[in-house]
Amino acid sequence: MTDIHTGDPREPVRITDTTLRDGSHAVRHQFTVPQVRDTVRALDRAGLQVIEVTHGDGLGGSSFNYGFSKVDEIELIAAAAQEATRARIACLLLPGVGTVEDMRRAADAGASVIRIATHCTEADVSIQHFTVARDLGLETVGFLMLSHRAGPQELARQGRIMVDAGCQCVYVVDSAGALILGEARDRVAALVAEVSPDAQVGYHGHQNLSLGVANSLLAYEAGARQIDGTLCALGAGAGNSPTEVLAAVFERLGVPTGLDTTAALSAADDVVRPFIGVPPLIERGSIVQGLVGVYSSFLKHAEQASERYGVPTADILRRVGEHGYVGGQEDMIIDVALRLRAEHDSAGLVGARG
Ligand SMILES: CC[C@H](O)CC(=O)C(=O)O
Ligand SMILES: [Mn+2]
Repeated sequence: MTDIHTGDPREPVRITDTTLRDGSHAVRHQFTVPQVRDTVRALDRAGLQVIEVTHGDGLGGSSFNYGFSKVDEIELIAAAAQEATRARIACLLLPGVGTVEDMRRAADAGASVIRIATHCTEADVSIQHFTVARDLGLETVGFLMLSHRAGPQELARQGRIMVDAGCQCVYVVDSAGALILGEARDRVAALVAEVSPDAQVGYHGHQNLSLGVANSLLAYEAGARQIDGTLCALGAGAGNSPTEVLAAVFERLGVPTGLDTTAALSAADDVVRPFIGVPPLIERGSIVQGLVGVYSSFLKHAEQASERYGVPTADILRRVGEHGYVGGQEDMIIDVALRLRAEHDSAGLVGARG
């Protein structure tokens, strides 16, 4: 395929679909085996090479803190591996949430790609996991989460730690959907400069400020060769860059993805949309997440706390942003909601007295 403007050949990009992992946040980890089978079949037909299937918070995420899965993720991974004829199954692992033993069980169930995620300044906690993954013969990807919280040079330094440990592609992960155009491009470019040709660079976007696709295109232009999407944007916060839109846009630009856009549209509209009900929305709560840089997966937790303690979701998220909480600190959302409740109550009392 060639550049639509210059006629020059374009380098291919690999789209990884994470509907069945990031999308798990949006359905509160309630995926069923038939939903997984149908989605994998449709993605496989559309030409996706990698399909991620795991609890939203990665292997071992099913818990009181993150939310219990309806079906054990190993069962879902095995079902996905049975359905895929060409696509490979990936799993996410956050060291500390999942263990190397979870990684082994996922590999035994049929996963062949492992994506190891750390906070963007803590790549060193992934070293052991990359070593084991390579020993198991898995393809390896590193996720630098909340990438807006580190500048391009720091991200590049962290990426180098992952690559030296055995990571084959380091992702800029815009967990909060907070990066705006050049901010995404510059982070990818710095990583490419640091890790290429030892490893590839990837980009994982969220739609909180409606920029997931635009940032993904800039990431490609800056050298990213792996890009994430989800069908119908199903994912945390306002959701992810929609896989079907990435397919259409890259097709239009003449960038080879190996995807059949018509089949990707069918996977989204005929398979996933009917079972998800209301898709993730770009609305007050998720926009505030992008604005103040809060982890997208905190949205459902904040909504739950809002309902329970009677304080607005967006207020909770703003306060969480001020505190700079990171993944794993979901319990602090409840703390914030309780404090806001107390502040509202005392303001009400003062008002009544005054
Ligand atoms: C909790 C893991 C997280 O959802 C990983 C991810 O997709 C992100 O940080 O955006
Ligand atoms: Mn995500």
